[in-house]
Amino acid sequence: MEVYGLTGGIGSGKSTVAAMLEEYGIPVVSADELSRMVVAPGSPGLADVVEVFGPEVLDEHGELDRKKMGRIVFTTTEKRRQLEAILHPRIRERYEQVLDALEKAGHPVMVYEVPLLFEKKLDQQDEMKAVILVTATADTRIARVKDRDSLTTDEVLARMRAQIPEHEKRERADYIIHNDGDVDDLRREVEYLVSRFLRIPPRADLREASIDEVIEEIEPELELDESEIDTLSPEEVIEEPTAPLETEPAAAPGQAPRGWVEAAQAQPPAQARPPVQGPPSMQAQPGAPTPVQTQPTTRLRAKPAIETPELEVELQPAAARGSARPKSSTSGASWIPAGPTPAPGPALDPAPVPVAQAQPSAPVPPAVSSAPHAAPPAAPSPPKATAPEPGGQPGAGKRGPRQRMGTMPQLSAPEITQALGKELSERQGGEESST
Ligand SMILES: CC(C)(COP(=O)(O)OP(=O)(O)OC[C@H]1O[C@@H](n2cnc3c(N)ncnc32)[C@H](O)[C@@H]1O)[C@@H](O)C(=O)NCCC(=O)NCCS
Ligand SMILES: Nc1ncnc2c1ncn2[C@@H]1O[C@H](COP(=O)(O)OP(=O)(O)OP(=O)(O)O)[C@@H](O)[C@H]1O
Repeated sequence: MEVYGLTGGIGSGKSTVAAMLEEYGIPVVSADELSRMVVAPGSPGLADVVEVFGPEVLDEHGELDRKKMGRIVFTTTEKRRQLEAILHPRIRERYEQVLDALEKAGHPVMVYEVPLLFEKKLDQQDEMKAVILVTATADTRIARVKDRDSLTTDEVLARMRAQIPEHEKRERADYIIHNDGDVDDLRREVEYLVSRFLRIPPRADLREASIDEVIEEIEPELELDESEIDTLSPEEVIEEPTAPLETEPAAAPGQAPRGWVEAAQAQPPAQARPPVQGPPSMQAQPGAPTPVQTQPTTRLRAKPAIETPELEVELQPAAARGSARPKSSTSGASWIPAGPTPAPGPALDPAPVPVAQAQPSAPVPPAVSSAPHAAPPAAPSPPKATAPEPGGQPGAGKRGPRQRMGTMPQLSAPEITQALGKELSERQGGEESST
């Protein structure tokens, strides 16, 4: 599986870009979201945090008081290191579980959104195909974060100081998205990234595992460590509400019918230096290696979807998770099909129909229009499936509760991890608390 890193300084717009990428059906896992999961109420991670920082970092509901914690760790480096030492291995473990599940579900590409990608040298661990940087001026980022999180300028600056400088990130990135304009500008940048830099194979080509297969595969990795769980007192264990998986109505009129998949197939990006810059110029820097040449768009037809059986696991509604900040209420991302999908090979029309040939000089390949709000090329997750954002900008701003596609319920990566953890707890006799 190809993993692309997505990073950027605080407030640069990583999550906004991530939400846009998801509209193209690209699974995105967010380290920030995983970091919330590992300190969920009742978790061993939270117990360790309390042991080191004291119960005063909990709020009246027994949840981590993130604002308070932020004030502590972003003013004292030593404290930040202590918190990271507790959380980072757990985030890593979760990430690997989700990555595995995505891989087993047949996804060939995923994006890992990590604010500290360069700080933690993830780019040097030979596990990322390329690193995408979202960048904006410090003034823009400060203004956005103050607006979003009601932090003071000093508090935002303290977080910035805990991160490596922008110019250094630019030197290390493979692809740079400039986000000083408006959301439409950003969307054009993302369209360019998707069509010219990332490789998105047709979804119908994938072999997607059923949820049972995924459970079977990752079950051993999710086995709970009872010794860790026993450190929690009953008062610390707070049951989170659960609700059945929500599904989406069938495709709206005018939408691509299910089974039709259209995607721009691009070459994998070269690990090129200097980094490829996206639009507004829509061109690489002079002297920079040309970005990926887009191949003819291929249209594949799949047989009608097999009826999806009911899921046995119950999921928390996305909106009920997380804590204070709206951004935290979403899963962070990846889409994992929960039910069977059309089988590959014979299920697909064996004769792909080339529909267009990208012109090298064309700013945006035909499968992706450069028009603002154009429908993304990949059928699985069209913009209509995304919760509308304030101002009618799908994918812009904070990531709202995830919408579900058609007859094929899809789970986000963290959702599947949580759901599987819960199911395993129940199978083990319900003695353990959930992770
Ligand atoms: C201190 C905490 C509780 C504050 O929570 P809060 O909800 O206010 O912020 P949130 O987690 O959404 O992070 C917002 C942004 O702050 C920045 N940030 C977060 N943690 C760090 C860190 N350790 N170093 C530098 N910047 C950080 C990132 O840009 C991040 O995108 C939280 O950030 C945390 O647990 N940090 C430690 C875990 C971590 O390193 N997370 C980063 C992803 S690996
Ligand atoms: N081009 C843009 N125009 C206007 N607002 C934007 C733009 N890009 C992002 N924003 C807003 O700026 C804020 C920060 O964006 P976002 O949350 O995507 O950044 P981030 O890099 O994920 O932040 P963090 O590092 O804190 O997690 C959000 O409220 C978002 O809606």
